[in-house]
Amino acid sequence: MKTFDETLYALLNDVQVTTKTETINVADGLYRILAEDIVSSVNVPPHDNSQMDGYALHSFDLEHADTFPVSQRIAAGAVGTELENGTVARIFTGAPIPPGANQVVMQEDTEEVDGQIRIKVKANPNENIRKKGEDIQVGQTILKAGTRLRPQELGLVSSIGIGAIKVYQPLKIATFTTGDELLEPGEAPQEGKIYNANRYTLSGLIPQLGFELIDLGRVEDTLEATVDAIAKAAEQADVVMTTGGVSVGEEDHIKPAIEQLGSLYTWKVKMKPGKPLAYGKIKAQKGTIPFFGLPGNPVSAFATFKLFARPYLMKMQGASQIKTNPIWLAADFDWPKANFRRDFLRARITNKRQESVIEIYPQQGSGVLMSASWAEGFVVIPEDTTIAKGDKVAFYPFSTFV
Ligand SMILES: Nc1nc2c(c(=O)[nH]1)N[C@H]1C(S)=C(S)[C@@H](COP(=O)(O)OP(=O)(O)OC[C@H]3O[C@@H](n4cnc5c(N)ncnc54)[C@H](O)[C@@H]3O)O[C@H]1N2
Ligand code: MOO
Repeated sequence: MKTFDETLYALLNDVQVTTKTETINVADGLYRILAEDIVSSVNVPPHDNSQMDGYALHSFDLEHADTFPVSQRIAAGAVGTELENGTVARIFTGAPIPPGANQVVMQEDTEEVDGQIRIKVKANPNENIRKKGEDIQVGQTILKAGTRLRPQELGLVSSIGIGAIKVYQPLKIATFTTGDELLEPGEAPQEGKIYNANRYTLSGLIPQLGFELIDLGRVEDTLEATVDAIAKAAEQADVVMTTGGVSVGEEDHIKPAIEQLGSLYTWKVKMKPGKPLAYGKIKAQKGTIPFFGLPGNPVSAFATFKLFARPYLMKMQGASQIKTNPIWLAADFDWPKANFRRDFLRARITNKRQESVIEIYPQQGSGVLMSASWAEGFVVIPEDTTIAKGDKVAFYPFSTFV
């Protein structure tokens, strides 16, 4: 059996990063991966500007007087003129500081006296002034190729005036579910059958990462139909993914089909859930296409997607940041039985007496999908380890796998 780390390492080493790019509007860029560095040709802000609504003046004048006439008015978007000695400029938040002023007094610290402005509370030089280039400077690389664009990155790119960006084309991922026991939701229940859950979990997991889902449903359970369907899927997709049929039973056509179309490796990974995992390469006209065979148990399929397929696909999509960091918190549970497989327990954070602790779902079976729905992440119990209440454990929020 391979360890979790060996398996992930082997998979990530085998990734071929996509080269297909496209240029899109920034507004369409959410969760896409940048295919170019973004370098600024402007300063942000472009000029020293006021942080407050108030009055711009020079601190020198405050040494001689505290009441001044208003010599000009500068709104945001306008440009002032050189400030006359012994006067103030009415100024608004975001408006450029006029030459000759070196501070802004906010209007709450002033009062009007006979048409002039009295400064009640003195500001210091540079106070209430946002400096030119304080955020971004000309020539600065603000984002590197490989960055996944979150809302704040869309704003950041726009803040330097860039309207179109080069990103990687979303990977197309074709999926099947296998198993004669499966009914689709909406169908009448039947003796011996269960409803297909994995198809719908994948229909969320794949688009959630920004990939294009090609849902091929279920394939007739013969070798010919399976070979045919996978071969066709490989021509239209960048990756083919299935769930089920990767353990040792004979009722399965996925393995011989992939072997016929390319090569297949099946691994037993020292982890729970998700021991069996299949990975392979399918020969297509355009080249070889990766294949993932996730285990059929619904929690195992969910976990192996998050823990193996996600980093693989994100790397393939061009993302540079694929590692997730845990939060270390005290366990609010005991885990008295050591397992030689690494456990990924479904868990969530709860607050006890102003301290955050980790609780786990009481049933941790690979078929208990309620555990994944109840949970907010995985807590990782290393191989051959027991946990007592109060021990620090590593918690990986599901949200960090997005
Ligand atoms: N002799 C052995 N048997 C099993 C082993 C083993 O090492 N030796 N490993 C077990 C482990 S661990 C897992 S996980 C499963 C994985 O099995 P498969 O990937 O072959 O999956 P199936 O047998 O097709 O299904 C397992 C289980 O999940 C249900 N299932 C399948 N697809 C779906 C779906 N789309 N939606 C909902 N539920 C699904 C299926 O009915 C089975 O109950 O193998 C163990 N066995
Ligand atoms: O991988 Mo299996 O998930 O241990 O049931």
